[in-house]
Amino acid sequence: MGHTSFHSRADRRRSPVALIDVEHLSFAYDAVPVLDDVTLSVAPGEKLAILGGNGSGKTTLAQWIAGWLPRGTFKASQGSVTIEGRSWAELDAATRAGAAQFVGQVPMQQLSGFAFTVRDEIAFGAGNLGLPEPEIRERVQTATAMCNLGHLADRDPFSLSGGEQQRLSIAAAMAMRPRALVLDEPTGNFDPESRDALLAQMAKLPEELAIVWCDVTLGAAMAVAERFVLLDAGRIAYDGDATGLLTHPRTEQIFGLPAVAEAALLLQAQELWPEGTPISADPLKVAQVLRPMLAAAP
Ligand SMILES: Nc1ncnc2c1ncn2[C@@H]1O[C@H](COP(=O)(O)OP(=O)(O)OP(=O)(O)O)[C@@H](O)[C@H]1O
Repeated sequence: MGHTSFHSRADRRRSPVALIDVEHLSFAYDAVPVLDDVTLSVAPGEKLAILGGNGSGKTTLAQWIAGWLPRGTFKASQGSVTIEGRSWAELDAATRAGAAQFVGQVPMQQLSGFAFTVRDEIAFGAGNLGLPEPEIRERVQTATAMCNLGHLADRDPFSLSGGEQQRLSIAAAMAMRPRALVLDEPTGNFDPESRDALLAQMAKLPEELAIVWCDVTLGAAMAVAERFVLLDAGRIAYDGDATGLLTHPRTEQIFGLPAVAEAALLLQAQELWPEGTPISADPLKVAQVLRPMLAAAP
């Protein structure tokens, strides 16, 4: 799969103080319950994946983590979300922007509409923070390089393809230098080459930046994250390492055995899969899935 891995960082010392704390959060859109008693904390610099099927509540949880919903009209029916112990509602807009940035699935919705070029779009949010010009320029340069947008810097943001706009949204969020970057299916409309390019860039992000990567597929998340949360009908079904995720029965049901087997093979190639651990309780099914995959391997 050609992924870059963060797993080598898994033993990095973590601050005992959480950056973002979600405690017993339950939430409903009108009468439809979406999150059910979710407790989860994100440490500074932690690389966390939130995985689950369509409608499991990933986007909603990601927005709560990034402080989006408390700004709207919706209220939690139970529980709280705090950043360094403070409620999002207590923080002013600039502090919130510096704490966490959310990049959604529809990149065009995130363009400011005020920038004529990609370069200006990346500078827009950072400019709103009132930073000195040289600092803005430096941030724009770094984010542009990181998201491989140099050749598009003079283009009209609205003329970019979907995948390019997604990279632009990520660059604009990074230029805000948040402590947490919350990405909702960031490679959803990427071709494999763009996906691997973004994953390679992700590996170069500052260690202290927390990443929350939400996805409906396993592959990219396996390359980025060191901790995996499985969301199932608004509840946390699993929270732990990659091996535990891939051997969890709901993972196989939600993502399918071929995806689980592929992810396990990836970990095995990195010597991160514990020897003798079966990926599924059903060895016959595993043999059926793995035989053609192994035969196709170079
Ligand atoms: N604004 C809204 N009003 C009413 N219901 C909503 C709203 N947004 C989401 N929902 C519902 O909440 C549930 C969870 O949606 P959410 O977008 O959080 O899931 P998801 O796991 O991100 O899904 P996907 O993988 O399809 O993006 C779904 O049943 C969805 O229909």
